Amino acid sequence: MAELMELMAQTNISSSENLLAHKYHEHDDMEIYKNIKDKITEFTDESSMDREAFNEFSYNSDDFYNEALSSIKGIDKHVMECSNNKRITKPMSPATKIVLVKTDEGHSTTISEPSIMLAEFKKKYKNGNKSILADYDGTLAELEKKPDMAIPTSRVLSLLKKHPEIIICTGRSCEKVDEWFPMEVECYAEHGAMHRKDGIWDDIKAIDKQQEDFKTTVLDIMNYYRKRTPNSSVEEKSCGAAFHYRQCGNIDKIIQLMYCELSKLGAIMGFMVSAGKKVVEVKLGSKGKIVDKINPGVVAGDDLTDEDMFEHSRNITIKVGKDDTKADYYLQNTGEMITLLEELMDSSNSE
Ligand SMILES: O=P(O)(O)OC[C@H]1O[C@H](O[C@H]2O[C@H](CO)[C@@H](O)[C@H](O)[C@H]2O)[C@H](O)[C@@H](O)[C@@H]1O
Repeated sequence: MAELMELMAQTNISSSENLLAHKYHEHDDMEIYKNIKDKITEFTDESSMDREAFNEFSYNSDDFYNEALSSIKGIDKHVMECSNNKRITKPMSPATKIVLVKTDEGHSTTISEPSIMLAEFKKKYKNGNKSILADYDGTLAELEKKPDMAIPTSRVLSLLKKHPEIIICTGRSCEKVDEWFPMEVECYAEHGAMHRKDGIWDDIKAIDKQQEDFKTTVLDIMNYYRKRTPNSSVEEKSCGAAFHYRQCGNIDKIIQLMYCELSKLGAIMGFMVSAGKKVVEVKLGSKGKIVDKINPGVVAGDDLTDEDMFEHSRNITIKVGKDDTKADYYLQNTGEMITLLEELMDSSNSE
């Protein structure tokens, strides 16, 4: 790291203008870039991508993906290593379905998969810790084409306002949380890097100069890809950023490239990279750590970052969606999740 900093210091680039970011500007100094690239390769012990070859191809070219990939040795291996870095202790397996509606027989006999009836589930909740840590996108709100479209419904807002035991734990920015959720709702934002209680934010991961530098670099890289990928977008947060590609068709290879590039930088600069639903995110927070800290009675989520919460939970875990998960239970969609929360709140209030 010291060597890399020294190399950066040898240039005329000011400290706020990171060298790696500079590479993405028009007037690149290829020699400097090569030195930096070699350093990154050395740090990550893995062959780096050939950016010059990469640049020769247009995103509109049919050959682009294959050619660009063939110029990058070991990319698949690296992507696998990136995913293997995740701590895996609980296995990913099918979860038990929570049955919200009565079947004809009044119980689960017509359901072929493992299931638990609502009444039984409510008892389980009543006997434990009442706090609920809920993810937002994909859990309390349907996924939408564009991030700004997923505005909370009045049903969700009224649930949250009435029941302070429900705490939001989202990847959204503090700004978006302030815009969408009333001040009385307790929220963890930016994947647990920021916390708002009684309308006041406390910065769990204090933002310092180095983090500002990493954000500039990350935004440069994401914008590099955005400019070349029609319909993609970049979402800036206080201490992170997200590259969205929901409306881009199949660009998995491009995403792999960007993921690898960001991961290498993350290893040096100290940020995390995660892949979610049609999004690549750079973050400082960890939802798992929030679960360790507050030990909620129920954790609810739908995405990969939520698997981190399920992994850390000692209590009830529920996933929206039927894919293999570390959660114990699952519900089919966000509508079912909201209904379950309403039912749980009603029954605990009627005690
Ligand atoms: O932790 P979450 O509350 O689940 O937030 C995760 C990310 O969600 C948002 O992106 C996702 O939802 C969008 C709106 O439905 C959708 O267009 C996008 O494809 C999804 O990835 C949000 O924009 C990110 O900032 C959150 O980190």
